[in-house]
Amino acid sequence: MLDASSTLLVRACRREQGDGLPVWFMRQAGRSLPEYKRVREGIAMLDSCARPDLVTEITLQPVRRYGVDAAIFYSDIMVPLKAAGVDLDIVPGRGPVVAEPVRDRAGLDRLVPPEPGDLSFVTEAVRLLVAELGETPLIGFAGAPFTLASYLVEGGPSKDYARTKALMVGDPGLWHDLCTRLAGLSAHFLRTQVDAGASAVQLFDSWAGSLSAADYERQAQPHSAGVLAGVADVPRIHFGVGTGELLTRMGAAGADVVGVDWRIPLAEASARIGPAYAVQGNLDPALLGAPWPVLAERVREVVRSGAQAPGHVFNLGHGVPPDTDPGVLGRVVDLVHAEGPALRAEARAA
Ligand SMILES: Cc1c2[nH]c(c1CCC(=O)O)Cc1[nH]c(c(CCC(=O)O)c1C)Cc1[nH]c(c(CCC(=O)O)c1C)Cc1[nH]c(c(C)c1CCC(=O)O)C2
Repeated sequence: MLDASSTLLVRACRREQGDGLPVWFMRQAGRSLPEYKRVREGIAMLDSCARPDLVTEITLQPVRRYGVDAAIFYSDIMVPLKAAGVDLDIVPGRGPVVAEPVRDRAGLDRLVPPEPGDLSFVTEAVRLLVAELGETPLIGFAGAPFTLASYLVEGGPSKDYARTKALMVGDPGLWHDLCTRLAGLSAHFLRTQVDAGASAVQLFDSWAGSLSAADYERQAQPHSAGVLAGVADVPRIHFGVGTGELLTRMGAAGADVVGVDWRIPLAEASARIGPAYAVQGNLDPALLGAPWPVLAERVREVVRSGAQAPGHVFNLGHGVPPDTDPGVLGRVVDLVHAEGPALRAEARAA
């Protein structure tokens, strides 16, 4: 059985890593890998998530290929909503699409509360995975209530979240009840993964950066805090895109590690949130197509900046783009492993 506390990932999350630097990538499993496309051929995304054999294989693919320091469970933030009875599909190239958007009390009542056993396929997949992973820790994850609500209310991906925000400010009672229900589903999803052997968790509030700090604090943070409180026994990473003005509040929601996108240097992010938190990030994914010497220098910059924080998990600032050359990600991992410790030591001494 893996002693998670001794892994580089968990030590970095706990701000006890020294000069070692763990690296993994959000969306490391998926369409950038030919072996993923082969396994997924003819199988719908959400169907693949319900098959423990496929989940295990797909989660392991990037670990085998890149030698990353963590696996992330292959699933989706929408999986617990499907288990709660929401009619939804994940449309390739588009994202989650909900057949009947939730915009009133009747819509909320269609969401069935979680029940023991309704995520048994998750338990089975995590158990299989942890056995196969050996020394590599597994990160479990869930979507935060605001981000989940945005898909339910809009009915799909959105640019401005106008309907979501209108409901949030126009019917705070319904918003509160909806987010409470979603928090329960996400907490159950996370708890299921941790109970089956996940060593850490990441809460994705991908679209929280669309909110003002005041609205985030009133209408989103308390619900995310409820989710994170349910898994306080493992390190908790809390991530969103465009959250520069929210980083302190995302930490205070109950995170150990605050995920940072590419818009703010990690040293600056760490200065904002203070010494009680590690940071994760934050290479701009769009730079993965740049010539290698230029990209390598950007990787080194991220490592040096992260060394100013009390803990650093190397990652991208958001997910791996589907057209990424896997060979490039492999070179990034090798560079972080080969040069990371010396770069960190140098940066910390300066
Ligand atoms: C917002 C969000 C979703 N899902 C997720 C988020 C939060 C992360 C983020 O901010 O990007 C989380 C997620 N989705 C997936 C994972 C698996 C683990 C990993 O990161 O490797 C994780 C952690 C698999 C997936 N989730 C999805 C895929 C692609 C499915 C396919 O192969 O067609 C994968 C591998 C589909 C999905 N699911 C969702 C979107 C926006 C999409 C992309 C749609 C598209 O562009 O085709 C909702």
